[in-house]
Amino acid sequence: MTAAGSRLFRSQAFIGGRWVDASDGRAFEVHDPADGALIAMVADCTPDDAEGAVAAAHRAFLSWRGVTPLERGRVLRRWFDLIALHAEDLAALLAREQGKPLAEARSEIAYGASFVEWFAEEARRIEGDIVASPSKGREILVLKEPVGVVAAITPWNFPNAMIARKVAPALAAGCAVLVKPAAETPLSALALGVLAQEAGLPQGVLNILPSTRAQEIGSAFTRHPLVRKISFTGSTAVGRLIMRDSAGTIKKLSLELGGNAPFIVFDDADLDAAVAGAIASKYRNSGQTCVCANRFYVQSVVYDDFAARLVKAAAALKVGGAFEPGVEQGPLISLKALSKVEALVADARARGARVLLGGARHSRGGTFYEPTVLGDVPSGAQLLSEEIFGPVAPLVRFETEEEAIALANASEFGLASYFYARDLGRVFRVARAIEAGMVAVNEGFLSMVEAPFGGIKQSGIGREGSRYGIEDYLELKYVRLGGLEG
Ligand SMILES: NC(=O)c1ccc[n+]([C@@H]2O[C@H](COP(=O)([O-])OP(=O)(O)OC[C@H]3O[C@@H](n4cnc5c(N)ncnc54)[C@H](O)[C@@H]3O)[C@@H](O)[C@H]2O)c1
Ligand SMILES: O=C[C@H](O)CS(=O)(=O)O
Repeated sequence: MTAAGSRLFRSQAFIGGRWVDASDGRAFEVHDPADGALIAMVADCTPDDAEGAVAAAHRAFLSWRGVTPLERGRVLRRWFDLIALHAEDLAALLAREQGKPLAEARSEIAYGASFVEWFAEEARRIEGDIVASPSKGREILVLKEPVGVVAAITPWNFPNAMIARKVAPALAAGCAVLVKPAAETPLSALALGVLAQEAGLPQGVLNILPSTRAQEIGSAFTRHPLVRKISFTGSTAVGRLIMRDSAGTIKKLSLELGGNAPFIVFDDADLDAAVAGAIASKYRNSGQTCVCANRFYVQSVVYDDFAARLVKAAAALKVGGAFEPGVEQGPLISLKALSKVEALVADARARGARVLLGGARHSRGGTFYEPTVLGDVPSGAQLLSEEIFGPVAPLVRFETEEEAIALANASEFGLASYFYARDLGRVFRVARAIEAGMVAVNEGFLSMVEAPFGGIKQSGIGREGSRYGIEDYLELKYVRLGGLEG
């Protein structure tokens, strides 16, 4: 099925409950990364469109915040049911525009839907407090109220889930939302808009503005006084710009940024489990996730065994297009992304790293890259301090637990981290010592709606999902009640 063949396919922006062209009539191309085929022309929204969308969202917010949490939850539940009903269609659109294997696209749709389901339930559990007053005849109330108009800016690597992870709690809290998806992958966002409209979301509560003019649209959001919060997911470099530009109007910020996850294999690890976890955390989405293992630290005594097993498992990964049966690794998103991976591998090799597997463009051509394992990567190699965002596993030996922790923490990032060990004392020591927002122990996958997702240091601010995730879309209001004396 072509993208345009889907009932959920839209090429226009979704603003104020209407499907519209960009105000200057321009449109941009969307391509299938597997073969570069043109799959859509999509409205290229302008700053004027953003201004109009903010006005529509603010009008909608003033009534949406008055809808009871019970009813807001029911609208979200209907949205979830429609997403579930159209999961295959959504997965096909996603795989077509982002390139990930269809099986991974299906998993992403389920993951994104889980946030809509979860916050449909959480809407009814937004509770304030009545605090014990220090004086008679007076009460202290703490109310939780929606932040207001939220601008969500999202990346291309999870074009469904990163939107659902923001929009669901925002709507549950009573906010209205503007979404600017990545220009590489707008179709998934627009398809969610189709289903939100069918679920009965009032006009203007959700607005979706595809655009190649990211900086201009971002500025329109960060500078607008009616936009009270920016929820950004993307690179740390752009997150810094968003943070800087939001200062003028003191916006609330949620920043889900870059990662550089350590993956530590101790001498008491279950090596089969460690290899399975390494494959899961390194090669998912061809290494293009923020929580991918980015550097592998392996205790010397098990290094050769682990390296050999990882090479064997990575060599077995089937590389191909999203819709080919059994494919486990797709293309990178662009030639620019491919060139970055090539440069990082070349730098490591120039410094003395050994290629144990892959290390070159895949014979498929295009933006496909071979599943790669590099051995004995020397300190100072760029890919140990930068996010690789490709299917490359750099291995480094270590001797002691203290050394492994120091290596893991020697990064300005602190998003995800992984380690394999079976000694209980070690598990608690290392889990507490690692500087990260998320620590997976004897697991290669940690993303689920029940848990608070997010990072520390330069990996971001705030958490998404879990019972904590809705707090970022709420403000506290303290009400002091006097004159209540009998
Ligand atoms: N922490 C997380 O939850 C998480 C999740 C997914 C991706 N990421 C990170 O995102 C990055 C990959 O995604 P990407 O390449 O789309 O990131 P990116 O920062 O280039 O783009 C992210 C979004 O910001 C927009 N953007 C780009 N420049 C902008 C500007 N000057 N002003 C306003 N908006 C701008 C883009 O159009 C896109 O919609 C990686 O660093 C990855 O780690 C983090
Ligand atoms: O790329 C970042 C995503 O948050 C990864 S996950 O879908 O949450 O695992």
